[in-house]
Amino acid sequence: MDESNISRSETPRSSASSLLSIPIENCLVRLSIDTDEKNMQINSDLFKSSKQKFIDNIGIDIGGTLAKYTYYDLENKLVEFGFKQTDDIDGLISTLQNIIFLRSKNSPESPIKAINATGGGAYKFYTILKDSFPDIVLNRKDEMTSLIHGLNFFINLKQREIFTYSDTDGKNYVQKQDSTFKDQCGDNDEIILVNIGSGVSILKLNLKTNEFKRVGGSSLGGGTLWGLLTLITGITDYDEMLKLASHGDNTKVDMLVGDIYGTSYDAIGLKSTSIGSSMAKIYKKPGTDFNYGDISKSLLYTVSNNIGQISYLQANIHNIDRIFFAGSYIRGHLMTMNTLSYAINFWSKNEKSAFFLEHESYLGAMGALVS
Ligand SMILES: Nc1ncnc2c1ncn2[C@@H]1O[C@H](COP(=O)(O)OP(=O)(O)O)[C@@H](O)[C@H]1O
Ligand SMILES: CC(C)(COP(=O)(O)O)[C@@H](O)C(=O)NCCC(=O)O
Repeated sequence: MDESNISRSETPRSSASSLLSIPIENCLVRLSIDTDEKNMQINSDLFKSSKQKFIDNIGIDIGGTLAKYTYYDLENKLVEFGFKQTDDIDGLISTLQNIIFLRSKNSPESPIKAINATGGGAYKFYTILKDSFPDIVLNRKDEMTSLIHGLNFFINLKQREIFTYSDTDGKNYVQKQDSTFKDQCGDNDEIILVNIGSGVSILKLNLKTNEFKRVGGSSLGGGTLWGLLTLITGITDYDEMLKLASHGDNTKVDMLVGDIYGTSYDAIGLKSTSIGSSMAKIYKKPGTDFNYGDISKSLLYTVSNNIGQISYLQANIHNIDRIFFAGSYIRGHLMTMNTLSYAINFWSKNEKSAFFLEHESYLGAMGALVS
C-alpha cells in the first residue's frame, strides 16, 4: 500500500459526495482499508476482534467545536471521515441518516447496527440522537478511552500514518516497529498523547498494555485561538484564518529578544530572533491598525508554544521522550506542527520528539467506532 491511499486536503472538500452520491460535507481524509484477513492493512490483533464492529457501526465524536464521524464504506472498502460544526447538530444527524440509508440500500445484508458516540455531545445531545435513530443502537463511549483506542488503531496501520515534522527536515514517516522510532527513545513503551481540541487533554499511555492516565490539561486550546482571533479579526472561517496566519509576519507584533537586547542573550541560550514577549509590540503603538495575518500568526505561535511547553513539562515529569499531538487544532497545518515540534526540541534540548498523525482529528471517532 502506498501513500496514494491516503488523501488529505488542507481545505474541506466534498469529494465523498461524488463517491457516495450523498452530500457529505467537510470530508477531509479517507483511508483505504481492506478488511479481508489476507490483505489486512492493520497490525493489530485487537482490530481483528473488532472487525465486525468496524463494519457495522458508525463512530462519532461530538466535541466542544466540531462533530467528527467515521464509518466504513463497505462497497468501496474505504474508511470515510468527516466533520460538521457541533452547533449544526441537525446537519450531523441528516448526514448520519444518509449514511445509514445508503448502506441499507447498497448492502441490505449488512446494515448499520449502531452509532457509537463519544465526546461531550454524546451526553449533551443524547436524547436528540436517540430520538433521531429509533432503529439503531446508540452506545455512549468514554472520551479519553476512545482517544486511546483510536490512537491504537491508527498507529497500528501498516502504512504511512505517524510522522515527525519540521520546516527544515520536512515530513518523515515512522512505523511503530521501526528501529528509528525505538532507538531514539530507548525501550520505554510509554508515550504522552496531547489532544488539542477546544481545550487540551494530556494523557500518559503505555503502548504495550494500553494503560493510560490523564495527567493534565489546559483550557488554552484550539477554542482559545479561534475565539480570540474571531474577536480580533472578525473572520468566521477557520481555514481563512489559517491561510492568513501562513502569510503573516509575527515579528510586527511580537517583541523579540533582539528587540529587547539589541542582540541575542547567549548566556541563557536565547537567539535574537526568539520571541521574548508575544504580542507585546501592540501596546507600544495604540490605535495602529495591525495586520490580521501578523496577529493571526502571533496568536497561533502563542497558543502552540504554550501547549508545546506544558506538553514538554508533563513529558519531563513522567520521564517520557515521545510526545504525540492530535486533535483538529493541528489539521495537518504545517506552521502549527513546526511550532509544536520546535517547542519540544527547544525545551528538551532535542531529547524529546514530537510525533503527528495523518488522521489526527479522528482519534475519538475511530476509537468509538472500534471499541
Ligand atoms: N473548520 C474548523 N472550524 C472550527 N475549528 C476548527 C476547524 N478546523 C480546525 N479547527 C480547530 O480545531 C479545534 C477543535 O478541535 P477538535 O479536536 O475537533 O475539538 P472538539 O472535540 O473540542 O470539537 C477548534 O477549536 C479549532 O482550533
Ligand atoms: C473538557 C474537555 C475534555 C473536552 O474535550 P474537547 O471537546 O475540548 O476535545 C477538554 O476541553 C479539556 O480537557 N479541557 C481542559 C480542562 C483542563 O484540564 O483544564
